[in-house]
Amino acid sequence: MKARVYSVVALRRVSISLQPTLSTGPSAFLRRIQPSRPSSLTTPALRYGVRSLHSQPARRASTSPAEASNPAMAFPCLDALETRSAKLEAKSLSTGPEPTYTTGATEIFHCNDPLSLDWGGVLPEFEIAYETWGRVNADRSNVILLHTGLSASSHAHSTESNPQPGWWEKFIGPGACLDTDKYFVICTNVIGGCFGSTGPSSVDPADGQKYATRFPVLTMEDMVRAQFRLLNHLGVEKLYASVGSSMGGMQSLAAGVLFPSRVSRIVSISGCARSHPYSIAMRHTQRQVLMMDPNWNRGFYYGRVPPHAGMKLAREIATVTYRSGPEWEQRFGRRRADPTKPPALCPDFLIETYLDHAGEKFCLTYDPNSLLYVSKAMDLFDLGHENQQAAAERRAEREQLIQSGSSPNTNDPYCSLTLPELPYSEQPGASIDDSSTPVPGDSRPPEDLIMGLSPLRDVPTLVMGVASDILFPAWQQREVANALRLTGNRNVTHVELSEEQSLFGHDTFLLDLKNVGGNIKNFLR
Ligand SMILES: CC(=O)SCCNC(=O)CCNC(=O)[C@H](O)C(C)(C)COP(=O)(O)OP(=O)(O)OC[C@H]1O[C@@H](n2cnc3c(N)ncnc32)[C@H](O)[C@@H]1OP(=O)(O)O
Repeated sequence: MKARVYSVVALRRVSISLQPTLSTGPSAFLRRIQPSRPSSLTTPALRYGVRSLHSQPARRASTSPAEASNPAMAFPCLDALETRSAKLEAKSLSTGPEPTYTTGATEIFHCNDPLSLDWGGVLPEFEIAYETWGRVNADRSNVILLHTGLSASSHAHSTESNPQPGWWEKFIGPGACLDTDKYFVICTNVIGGCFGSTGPSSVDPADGQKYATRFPVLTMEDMVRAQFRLLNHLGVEKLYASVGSSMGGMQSLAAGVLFPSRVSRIVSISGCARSHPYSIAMRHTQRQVLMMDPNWNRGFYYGRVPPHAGMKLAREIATVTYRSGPEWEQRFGRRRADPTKPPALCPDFLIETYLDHAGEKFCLTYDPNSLLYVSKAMDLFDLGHENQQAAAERRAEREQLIQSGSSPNTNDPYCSLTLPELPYSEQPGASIDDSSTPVPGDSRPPEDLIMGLSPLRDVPTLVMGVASDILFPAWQQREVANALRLTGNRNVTHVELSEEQSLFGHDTFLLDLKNVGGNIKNFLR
């Protein structure tokens, strides 16, 4: 792996300033743009708790007749958040603050048939944004459905109408691993997303208002069912392959389980067949910091300042899970952005400014509610038989209700889960015994999972994992491969990239053309 070194000079864009900002900082800025308002009550910047907590000591330092023992600290990272809030607030007075979430022109499929969802919700109609590359052949047998990760759009590769490079630019094209001389590649934005497909920022046709958190809980399977409606519309009966990485790797497997006769091959990279507690924990913390941003406003922030601070923090946490410690050891080590300055509580080490930058880049480019819904759908993912059975029963019950003419009451808040009154107590057998507990993925997968994956017994499958991935650890792909083999599937290819091959962790699928791309190409031919 090529180690990269980022110099302090390259960090100028992060604009770290250790100078006190009392006179020219955002508080002055806020005063300038809103002279007549009692700003501590009305601006979201000031409603966000950090403002008052951190600005207080600085003000005291400048007004108190007695000298403080030490000077007040500056907090340029908080100043930056406040400045952004103020700018968004000012903009809201004219055009509305919410950014437009788009990565450019796409095709749109509008489906008028309602989509019933696994957890009882319904989309009376929906749209899917999609893009395509290559040419479909006469019998439509060369179609590859490419599934995205959590926050990606359908723009996997540049198109004539959108020449911007896509998120898998080098993996798609003539002669590339998804070879557009041979295959017709379709990529969609998932439902629940915000790049053209129906999601929480879309309008509910029932009342003309944005769904916000009236959007129903989604599953991976719901997203895949919506994609297959698109395939029906395009006249594609059977896919040459279903391909995806990360969340896309989950969807790729789900497509095969839901529609085994319509999928000829599966590629699942850095995915899994069921989310494990560590990954749920990491997504939970992201959702929590986002929901704790008062601008989130229980999801009803459209037309107001979006929860950009929560989004930034959520992305920083996510980035911690997307890469690897060893990569950062090589890339940043213990270096600080500016070692000539004293340490700061705002981003200071290069790893901190890196995370800060990742959060900055993302926080206004993706709809916060989409993040919550899609991330929750990842947590709920479980291709085990029991879970599939339970979903099927819920769907059948709902269907029966609809058939009988009694409409399910959609006005009851159905996400009313509260913590049980009795505190949690450890379950018998849940304690860890180091000497006898087998490494997950190396032991026999649970029977429930083998049974759940049994629809894939005749579908050739490539399962790829990366040893440095902490979010979808390599044992999860071993588990998928083992479970598939135990269903009787004799055509399972399992590849695990070692730490020598990639230290990029979960993001390897975006970066490693040689190993990831090479293995996909070999498998698909
Ligand atoms: C869970 C799922 O389903 S999918 C999850 C998939 N992963 C993601 O969504 C994360 C997406 N990752 C990215 O977007 C990455 O940018 C990639 C993979 C496209 C490219 O990765 P890399 O080439 O290694 O670049 P990376 O983003 O790590 O670093 C480069 C950027 O960080 C900046 N940077 C690097 N080091 C530092 C530092 N110490 N301080 C501040 N900024 C820094 C660079 O200036 C550059 O900025 P730019 O992107 O604005 O030009």
